[in-house]
Amino acid sequence: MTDALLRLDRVACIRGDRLLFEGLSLTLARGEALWLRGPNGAGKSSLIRLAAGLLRPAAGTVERHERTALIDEATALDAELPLRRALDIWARIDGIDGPMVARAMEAMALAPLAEVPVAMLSTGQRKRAAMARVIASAAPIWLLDEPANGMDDAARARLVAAIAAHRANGGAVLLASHFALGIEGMAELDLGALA
Ligand SMILES: Nc1ncnc2c1ncn2[C@@H]1O[C@H](COP(=O)(O)OP(=O)(O)OP(=O)(O)O)[C@@H](O)[C@H]1O
Repeated sequence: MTDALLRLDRVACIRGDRLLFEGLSLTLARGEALWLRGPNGAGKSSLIRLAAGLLRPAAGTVERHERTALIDEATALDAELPLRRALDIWARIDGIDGPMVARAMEAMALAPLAEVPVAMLSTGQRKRAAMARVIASAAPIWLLDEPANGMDDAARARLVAAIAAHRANGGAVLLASHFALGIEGMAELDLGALA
């Protein structure tokens, strides 16, 4: 019996014809967070995509024991729709009720932007919206690729609080970031050191 939500075992990743890393193993259990760090091109985004099942490992295995929610450079919200409706659509797809969406919007201070079309949101507001979608999804495994990019200090603080609450509820977080973000009790994996 294992409480691992996500497990990568001796994974290798090749992009184009370049081997980014090999023999990489990691486990994320309930309540845990792992910070993926490393220079540009080290493979942080690639590892997040492997964990999400969007990339296939060249060797090794990836096991997900729960649902995942992903934030990456694409917002994945319908640009034409007002923010609240765009989030509601994803909530329906995820089988989530309306109050969860309202709470997620509250967590990222998005209520005043509910009627603004996604396309008109600023960079930081769009990141907050993407984060609200992750929160509303109620997925136990959060895969966050540079979630704080473009966020101001207040939004970053909300992001950090959301991650803490998620972990306290038994969720796990895999975070690719150039910054530590001040998250307590987070393990680190330096992909630059594997190159
Ligand atoms: N679709 C692709 N096809 C081929 N090579 C790719 C592809 N996507 C990324 N790469 C290459 O894989 C390597 C790792 O990219 P990745 O985006 O995972 O790095 P990263 O650590 O997230 O970088 P950054 O800090 O710049 O976000 C880079 O050399 C990149 O050019």
